[in-house]
Amino acid sequence: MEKPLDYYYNNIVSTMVLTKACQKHEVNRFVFSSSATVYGDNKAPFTETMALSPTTNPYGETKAMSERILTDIAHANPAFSVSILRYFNPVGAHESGLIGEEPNGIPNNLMPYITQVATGKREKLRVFGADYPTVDGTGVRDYIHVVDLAEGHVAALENLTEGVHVYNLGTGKGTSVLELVKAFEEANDVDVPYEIVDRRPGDIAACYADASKAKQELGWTAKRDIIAMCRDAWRFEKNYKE
Ligand SMILES: O=c1ccn([C@@H]2O[C@H](COP(=O)(O)OP(=O)(O)O[C@H]3O[C@H](CO)[C@@H](O)[C@H](O)[C@H]3O)[C@@H](O)[C@H]2O)c(=O)[nH]1
Repeated sequence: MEKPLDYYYNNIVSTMVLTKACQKHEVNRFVFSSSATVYGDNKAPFTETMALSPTTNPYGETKAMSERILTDIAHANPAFSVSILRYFNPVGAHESGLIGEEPNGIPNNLMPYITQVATGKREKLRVFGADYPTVDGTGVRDYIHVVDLAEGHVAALENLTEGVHVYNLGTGKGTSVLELVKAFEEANDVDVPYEIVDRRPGDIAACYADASKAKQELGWTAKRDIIAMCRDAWRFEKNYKE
């Protein structure tokens, strides 16, 4: 479902309010949840040093602006340290099956849509485009287990030194929409019917990380594979419904 523009621009307001509060209370260590979407329509794999292309959606623009605000604050105030974490595509749920995502209304993102098709709540998945220059024509993304992502934050905080640091939090592996559907079916022994429809505006063909900087500087890498992501997403979905 389309969200109004001011929904996204609240991201910038939050960044400004939070950084102001941090400065007032002399909190000088900041970890920022950014997004791979700041890379725009660059060619994957995305590295932290590459120039950012214009973003392809308003959400991405607010993340890019927030990164600039934090960088300026750090330059103006040498005591302020910030770790900017560029998330790739977080999916899955906590292994306990107790913490996961339950989007309001029709899910925008692929994994929650797949889980709802698998339960029968939605009839079939609509695959947005099969004519991209990718392995099977469908969009390729770097899916990362949410628990790996959480561990990346702990590593970033523990290793935070002065200045501005930017890290990709991804696995470095690309998975197409149809590959994810197949992995989900195999991991959980369920069917996920789908149909191919037109491309979704604002989507790019392929987005995956060069994840080497986080490994070198933070000692962090994503450990959980695509099967674990599918299994944990499904466990939460079933628990949540029961
Ligand atoms: O019903 C659906 C939903 C998605 N897709 C495709 O699945 C892929 C992944 O889409 P989605 O799960 O919506 O993620 P992205 O559009 O890649 O965006 C996610 O990943 C970005 C980082 O790369 C974040 O900034 C965003 O917040 C987050 O939603 C894309 O190729 C989509 O075209 C479908 O085919 N059908």
